[in-house]
Amino acid sequence: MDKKIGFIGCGNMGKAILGGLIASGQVQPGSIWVYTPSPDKVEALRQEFGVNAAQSAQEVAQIADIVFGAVKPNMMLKVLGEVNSSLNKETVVISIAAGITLDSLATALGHDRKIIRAMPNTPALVNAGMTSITPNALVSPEDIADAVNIFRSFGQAEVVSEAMIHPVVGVSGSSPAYVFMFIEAMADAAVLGGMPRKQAYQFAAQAVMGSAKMVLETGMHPGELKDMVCSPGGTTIEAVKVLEEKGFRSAVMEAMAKCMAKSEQLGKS
Ligand SMILES: NC(=O)C1=CN([C@@H]2O[C@H](COP(=O)(O)OP(=O)(O)OC[C@H]3O[C@@H](n4cnc5c(N)ncnc54)[C@H](OP(=O)(O)O)[C@@H]3O)[C@@H](O)[C@H]2O)C=CC1
Ligand SMILES: O=C(O)[C@@H]1CCC=N1
Repeated sequence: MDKKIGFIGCGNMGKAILGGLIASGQVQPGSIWVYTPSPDKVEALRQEFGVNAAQSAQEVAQIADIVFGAVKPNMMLKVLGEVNSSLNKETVVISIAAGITLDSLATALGHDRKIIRAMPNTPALVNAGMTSITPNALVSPEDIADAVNIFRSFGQAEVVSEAMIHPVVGVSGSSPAYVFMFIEAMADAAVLGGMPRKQAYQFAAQAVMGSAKMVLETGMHPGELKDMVCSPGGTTIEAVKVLEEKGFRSAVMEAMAKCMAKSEQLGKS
C-alpha cells in the first residue's frame, strides 16, 4: 500500500495492529510513524519494528495519510482535538476507542473530516484479528477499501453500521479475554488430571482454535458440531450436562450484556 500510516498512542491494541500490519508486508516499516508520550516506548517500537519515531502527535498528524488514534477512550477526543490543525484535508482518522461515537469524533475534529470508527481485537498480533469498520459519510469508497485492506492484512474485517458497535465490542473486541479465561480453566482442569501445564495450554488452545476453524470453514451450525462430539453414553455429554447445570451459556450471555451496556454507557459519558 502506497500510504503513510501514523499511530498516536501505541499500547496493547496499537501494537497489535502495528505488528499485524508489518508482518503482512502490506506496509513497509519506513512508511509508519509512531508517537506515544514515553520516549523509551517509542524507541522500543522503533527498534522492534523499524518504524519511524515521531517527536509529537502533531508530527504524526502532519505526515500520515491514515492516522490511527489508539489512546484510551477517556483521552481520545482531547488528543485528536490537539492534532486537528496539523491534519491534511484528505487525511483519514481511524479511532479504535470503545464508546467514542462518530458524532463526538466529528465534534472534536470538525464535521469536514474523514473519520472511521473501528473496533479491532488483539488477535491482530497473530494474523487472526476481527475488526469492524464504520466510516462517516465523507470517507470515499477508496478510503474504505484502504481501511478494509489494512485490517484484512491481519485477519478479517467487515464494514458495519454504527448501531452494531456494542455487539461487536462484546463478541470480538472484548471476547478474547473471555476465551483466554476458558482456555486457562480447561488447562487447570487438565493439570488436575495430571497433564504438565505447558502441554495443557497447548492442548486447550489448539482445541479452541480448531473448533473455531470448524465453525468458520464448514458453515455448519455450532449445535450440530457439538452433537458430532457427543457420543451416546460417552464422555462429552457428561461435561455438557454439567455446563448446562452451571449455566454456562447464560453466564456468557449475561457477561456480554454487561460488556455491551458498558460500551453504550461510554458512548453517552
Ligand atoms: N486492548 C484491546 O483489546 C482493545 C482496545 N481497544 C481500544 O484501543 C484503545 C487503546 O487501548 P489499549 O491499547 O488497550 O491501551 P494502552 O494503555 O495499552 O495504550 C494506550 C496508548 O496511548 C498512549 N498515550 C497515552 N497518553 C497519550 C497522549 N496524550 N498522546 C498520545 N498517546 C498517548 C500510551 O502511551 P504511553 O505508554 O507512553 O503512556 C499508550 O501507547 C482504547 O481506546 C480501547 O478502547 C479496542 C479494541 C480492543
Ligand atoms: O476493555 C476495553 O474497554 C477495550 C475495548 C474492547 C477491548 N478492550
